[in-house]
Amino acid sequence: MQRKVIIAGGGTGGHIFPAIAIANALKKIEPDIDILFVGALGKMEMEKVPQAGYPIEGLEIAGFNRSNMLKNLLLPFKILKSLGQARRIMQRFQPDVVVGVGGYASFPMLKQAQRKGIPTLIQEQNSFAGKTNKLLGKKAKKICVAYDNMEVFFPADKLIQTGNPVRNSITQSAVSKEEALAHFGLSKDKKTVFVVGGSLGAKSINEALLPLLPTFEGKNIQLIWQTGKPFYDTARSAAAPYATQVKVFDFINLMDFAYKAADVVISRAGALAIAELCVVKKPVIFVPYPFAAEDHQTSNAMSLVNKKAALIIKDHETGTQLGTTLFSLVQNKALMEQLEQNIGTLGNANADMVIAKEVLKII
Ligand SMILES: CC(=O)N[C@H]1[C@@H](OP(=O)(O)OP(=O)(O)OC[C@H]2O[C@@H](n3ccc(=O)[nH]c3=O)[C@H](O)[C@@H]2O)O[C@H](CO)[C@@H](O)[C@@H]1O
Repeated sequence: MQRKVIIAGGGTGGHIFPAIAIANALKKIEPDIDILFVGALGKMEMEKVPQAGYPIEGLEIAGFNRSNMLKNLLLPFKILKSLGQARRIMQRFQPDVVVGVGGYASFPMLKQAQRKGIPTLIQEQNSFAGKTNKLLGKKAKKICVAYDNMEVFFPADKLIQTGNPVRNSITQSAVSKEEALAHFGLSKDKKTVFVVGGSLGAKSINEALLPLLPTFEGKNIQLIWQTGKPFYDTARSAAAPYATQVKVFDFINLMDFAYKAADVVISRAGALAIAELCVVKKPVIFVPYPFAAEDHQTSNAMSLVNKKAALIIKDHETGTQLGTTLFSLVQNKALMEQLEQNIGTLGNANADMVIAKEVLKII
């Protein structure tokens, strides 16, 4: 009989892309499996999931707004409404299992599944679990995690350390460095730096790059610069005089090409960025986003820095330190090799399959 799976969650790439990786792995094991995604209306998953070839339904749900308290007045009503929507989706689709990847839509879907006694599995990407996942974890059948010591947040007997699932396009990329450079219109005779500020872009990194742009040519450096949407126009205008060696994007769809082209990466320290960098084995300078819950990006990054597998710059020091750290790294071949070697020992390219098998086991 055809089995049915709902994958719920999203909000940012760090939840959406692991969800897609799990879906692809489920399809690989069971090609006729029926998978439905459930996301939040207006969020990135409503675009990225259909692009990956899966149907998605959107709930009217939003997160707690820390910067505008007025917006939270409607939150209880939105949660109630989304619980109703989730119930109707469950009735219509009749899933055998519901997988939660975190982010807005996870809560109503998993809550309704647990009320109905349908098995649920949580995939927690971070070293710190948020309130909702902790709550849902009590009734989940399995919780797949990527970091040690997660029994602080979840019942120990439900935990499985699987690592974070990385997309096949990255783990099995067949593109060569030459092809990747050609794709971006870049030279093979320069050092290529790939700057990525998580799925939404990083303001502090973007601002720190502006004064450095005129210096890159003299240092034989070229740049693939992912800015996020809000900074895109500013970056495009600032980079216009250096268009040969600075390529600007609001979002990069072919991440495997960008990783392959790079000699060095400057990145936020989101859990999926880290999982991917360990698989592609690149020297990286992390600039953790300091306002993520419990500052988890700094703990994520420090777990690599402590193993001499990455460098780190604090967000508020980016303006003064990004240039000096980057320029000294690209000139230090021994350090580049050491970082590359050490980060390469931390990669886990088959977490997607391990998680998919756990999903099928609990049906
Ligand atoms: C500000 C914040 O709270 N961020 C959280 C969010 O980050 P965010 O969504 O930025 O997550 P990650 O860095 O973990 O992952 C980004 C994902 O988007 C992809 N990507 C990124 C840029 C791009 O141009 N193209 C592209 O495809 C990456 O390949 C990766 O798969 O979720 C992560 C996983 O729960 C958390 O660890 C982060 O702390």
